[in-house]
Amino acid sequence: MEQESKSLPTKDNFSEWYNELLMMAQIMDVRYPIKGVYVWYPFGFQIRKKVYNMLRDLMDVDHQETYFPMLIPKPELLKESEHIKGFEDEVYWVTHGGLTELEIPLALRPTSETAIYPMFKLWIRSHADLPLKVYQIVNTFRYETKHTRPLIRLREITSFKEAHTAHTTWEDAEKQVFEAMGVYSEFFTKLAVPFIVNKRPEWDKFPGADYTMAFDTMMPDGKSLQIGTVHHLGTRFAKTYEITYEDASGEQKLINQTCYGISERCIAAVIGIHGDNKGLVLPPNTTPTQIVIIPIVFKKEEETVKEVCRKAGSLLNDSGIKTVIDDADERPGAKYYKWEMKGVPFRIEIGPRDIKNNSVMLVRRDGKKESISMDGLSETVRNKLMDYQSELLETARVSMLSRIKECATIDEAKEHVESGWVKLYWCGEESCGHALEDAINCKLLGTPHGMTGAGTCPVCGKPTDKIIIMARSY
Ligand SMILES: Nc1ncnc2c1ncn2[C@@H]1O[C@H](COS(=O)(=O)NC(=O)[C@@H](N)CS)[C@@H](O)[C@H]1O
Ligand SMILES: [Zn+2]
Repeated sequence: MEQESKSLPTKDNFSEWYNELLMMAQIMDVRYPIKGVYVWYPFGFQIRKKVYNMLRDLMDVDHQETYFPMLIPKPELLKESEHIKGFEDEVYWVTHGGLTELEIPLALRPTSETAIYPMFKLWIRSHADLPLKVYQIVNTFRYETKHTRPLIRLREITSFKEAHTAHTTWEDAEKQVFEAMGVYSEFFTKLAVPFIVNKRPEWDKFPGADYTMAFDTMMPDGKSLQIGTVHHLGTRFAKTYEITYEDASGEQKLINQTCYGISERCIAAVIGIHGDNKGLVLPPNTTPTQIVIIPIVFKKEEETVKEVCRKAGSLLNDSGIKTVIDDADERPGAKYYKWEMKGVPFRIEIGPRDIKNNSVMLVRRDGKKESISMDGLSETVRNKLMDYQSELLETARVSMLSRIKECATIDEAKEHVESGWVKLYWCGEESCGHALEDAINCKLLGTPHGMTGAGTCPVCGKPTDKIIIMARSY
């Protein structure tokens, strides 16, 4: 798949840079003829596979993977009034089977509560069946009316990991909420993506939930991206779908539930946060190619150099370091450009001088260059990869935190929200919350988990310990 050789815009024009990079690095092809629906290039799909294998490994510790139908009968979807209020203008409908009009229109799942919970009713009988923890990684459909964007806001969400759990008590479900937050923290840390967990305000929680904990990260343009959410559903869906279990004393009790979701936005975060003006910068955990070996050949010693490159390549691959050798008949500079665009963490240059010194030249994606010995090559390279992985996370975390500013007045907040996140105090009154959103023209992301302070609400002046984060958001 040849790309016309366009040049990548600089990253300070984030939106242009992001869109162009997805095409030039062959992540997602945006030319599919339906708005908000995109095609994974094979290279992008390899990254998705690495990322979602990490997510599966984390979920498989104590969840069972499963699969529920994409089609949901209209009466089931409409059952939960709160839930449907949140989704009715986003649902795609199937109305025909061939030429036959369907008696009951079928929804394409926007998320799967209304497909799964009628089955939970059949599966759950007694407390011995609880806790039940299932998840699926599927496509879901939402007729998004806001600006669609590949990996960020799709109408077909191609990589929707949704977990759904059932518990005996509200407290047990709350314990699951915190466990899910732990799994998400571990996952985003493996992606070198920093985040703040914000408890969403009442008016912005998941439709039908008791409360929503959201994982927000900061994109380079200062906007927040919600990269994951954990919802405590209480007994609302259990009441609607009459899902009860027989407790130890033989009484019928409503189950308590949670659900939590992650989509391909996690990949948008990796690309957006770490990329630079040369292209992708992929953390070692997320890339199909961790090392590319480039032979520096001069006519007379071509064979020797290629032999040493092959040896180094198999050494690294045998020790689990994903390595390719680029021995195409092309000048090294063109190769550097190509692999930097693909975000490969390190390249190894091997030429006659390196062979004489029994060393190789290790060049990190950010340009850091050092000659390392061939002896113990795998060990050295593995450590360099791990150092790089943690440096990428640390740099991104420091950058994000440095752009969150505590503001004392609305004017100060209005000024700062153009380039970062605003930290303010809030009395907790919905009217004050909306007044702040209107005055600063951004979203109230919520109260950061575990953070309190002492201040006054800028709208009503009431003293409060409730801190909030506000930001322009995707
Ligand atoms: N249109 C979209 N495109 C890409 N990702 C999306 C889109 N809509 C939501 N997401 C992502 O999917 C996550 C889960 O979606 S959600 O509505 O918050 N929660 C649920 O659907 C619950 N059933 C948990 S699985 C969100 O946190 C967000 O990161
Ligand atoms: Zn107030």
